[in-house]
Amino acid sequence: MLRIGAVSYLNTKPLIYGLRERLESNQSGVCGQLSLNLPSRLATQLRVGELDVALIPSVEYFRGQSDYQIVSDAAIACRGPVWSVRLLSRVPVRKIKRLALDEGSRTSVALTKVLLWEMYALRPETVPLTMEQTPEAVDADAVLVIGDRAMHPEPGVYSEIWDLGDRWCRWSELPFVFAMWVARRGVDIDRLAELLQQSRDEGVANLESIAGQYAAPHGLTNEDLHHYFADNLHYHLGPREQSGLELFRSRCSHLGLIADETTAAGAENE
Ligand SMILES: C=C(O[C@@H]1C=C(C(=O)O)C=C[C@H]1O)C(=O)O
Repeated sequence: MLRIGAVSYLNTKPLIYGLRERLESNQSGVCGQLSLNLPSRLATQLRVGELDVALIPSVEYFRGQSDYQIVSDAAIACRGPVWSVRLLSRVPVRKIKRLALDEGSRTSVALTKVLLWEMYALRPETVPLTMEQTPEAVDADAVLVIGDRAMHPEPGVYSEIWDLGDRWCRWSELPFVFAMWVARRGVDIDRLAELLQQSRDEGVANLESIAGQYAAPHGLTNEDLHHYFADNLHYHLGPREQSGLELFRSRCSHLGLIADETTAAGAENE
């Protein structure tokens, strides 16, 4: 029985379309159990062996690469504005001194550090934004927030709001890859790859019905959620996404974000 973990946010619904049923019915010869969690927690669970396969933040793949294998070309990426990964700043971005970082994130934490360094040579002091805190409640000049809670920032509070997908794509002229399906080495991924690809392909073919199912409970219109799935997010790890991933790796490595920050459970609030 494979233990498989996926991101609990809306962005992942098209990737796991019908996946739980397929795993439980054992139709494809892959027997597994699907659980949902925050990206940072999935990274820790995969690292410590509580999961065999997980949709983990791309920076965590860099950190654990010798123990990991990419399972599928299904991924969470963007080729422009992503909507759900934002830097909310109370001051002009170049003046940020204290930055709060969403504890659900690992990749967007690294992406924020990379962009602030590359664009303004900034290395602000960092503090965590816990899942219980609102971005407005935290004592910081700016807040990185990801996932469903990043979609509707409080109006009138911030002087600058960056969509980090958009900023990366404009800066690099390449797509950005947030998360990938990764397995621990030694896990048999042959038939799993096919299953994940099939779930993604069917999810992408049914975006309207997925949007219809999840929009209202998240305070979104069907149109907005469909737009998010269809236009903001990109679910294929193609050659341009691979190039974006390699550039991100090299910029992270340059800042010491790969070797120095191993994925011990305590790194969650890095
Ligand atoms: C686009 C997103 O991508 C995500 C961001 C991640 C991160 O910052 O570590 C990891 C997985 C994805 O859920 C999002 O959360 O909104």
